[in-house]
Amino acid sequence: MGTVLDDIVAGVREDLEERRRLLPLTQLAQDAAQAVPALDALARFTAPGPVKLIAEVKRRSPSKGELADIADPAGLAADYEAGGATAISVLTERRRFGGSLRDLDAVRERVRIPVLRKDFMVDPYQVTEARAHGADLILLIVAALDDHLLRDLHQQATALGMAALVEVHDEAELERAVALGAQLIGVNARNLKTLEVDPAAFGRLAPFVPDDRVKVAESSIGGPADVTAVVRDGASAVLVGEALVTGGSPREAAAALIDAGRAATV
Ligand SMILES: O=C(O)c1ccccc1NCC(=O)[C@H](O)[C@H](O)COP(=O)(O)O
Repeated sequence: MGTVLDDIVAGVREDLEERRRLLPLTQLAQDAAQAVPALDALARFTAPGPVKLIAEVKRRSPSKGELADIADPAGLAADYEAGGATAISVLTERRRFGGSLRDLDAVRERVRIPVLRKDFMVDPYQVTEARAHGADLILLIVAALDDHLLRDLHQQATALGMAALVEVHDEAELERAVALGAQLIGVNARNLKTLEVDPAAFGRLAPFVPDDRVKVAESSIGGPADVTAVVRDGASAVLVGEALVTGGSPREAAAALIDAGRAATV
């Protein structure tokens, strides 16, 4: 039996083949060439200042089921931006997360900050697709990719002007991300193969992330106290979904997380 990640990737590949049939790569590449130029996401993440927040548009998830009925993803993203987010993460995976490229389009149109296409990227077509839909960043999950594909997708993203958030969960994956030269390294507290959460993962791995890379703590950040903890462990950015979509005001919740990061750095 496959892992949760294997299952998700299998569904992603099926959906991808359908889109590829409808829109061949040659046409998609033209769309990508005509898309709004990518914002320099890396510059925003390396700029001085308090912890950078990547705020996620997340409807549901394999671990938690339904999280939020998000009728207006662009409005949610605008609230995050007003609350001080540095970037918006838009889940585009359909089957398990209820996301879509329509969400990405809507968010891209509305906000002025970088937008991350958050999906399970396993094929160059998806990277071109991300750029065609205005993404400035893509997610590359080391656990889902062999070294060859990881390098190819990373190079492709860079060639298209995008940055890549390279996600790891353990020491071996971190070594691969560092060897790749990834500038944005995300430590996901959630094991995507088992869905178990290890809140100590960031603190354990962060010392092995070179200091010239951006260290991003991902998943299971439930509120300001968790931001304080990861910032003290060296995080310069956090990626947060559930706590923002299930809290009260997304704008205030985003601002509170950033305030906690600010307080933890002084
Ligand atoms: O969220 C899940 O259950 C999940 C399961 C399998 C693969 C990926 C999954 N989530 C993707 C993410 O990385 C999170 O959405 C992101 O880090 C935000 O996490 P959270 O703040 O805990 O919602």
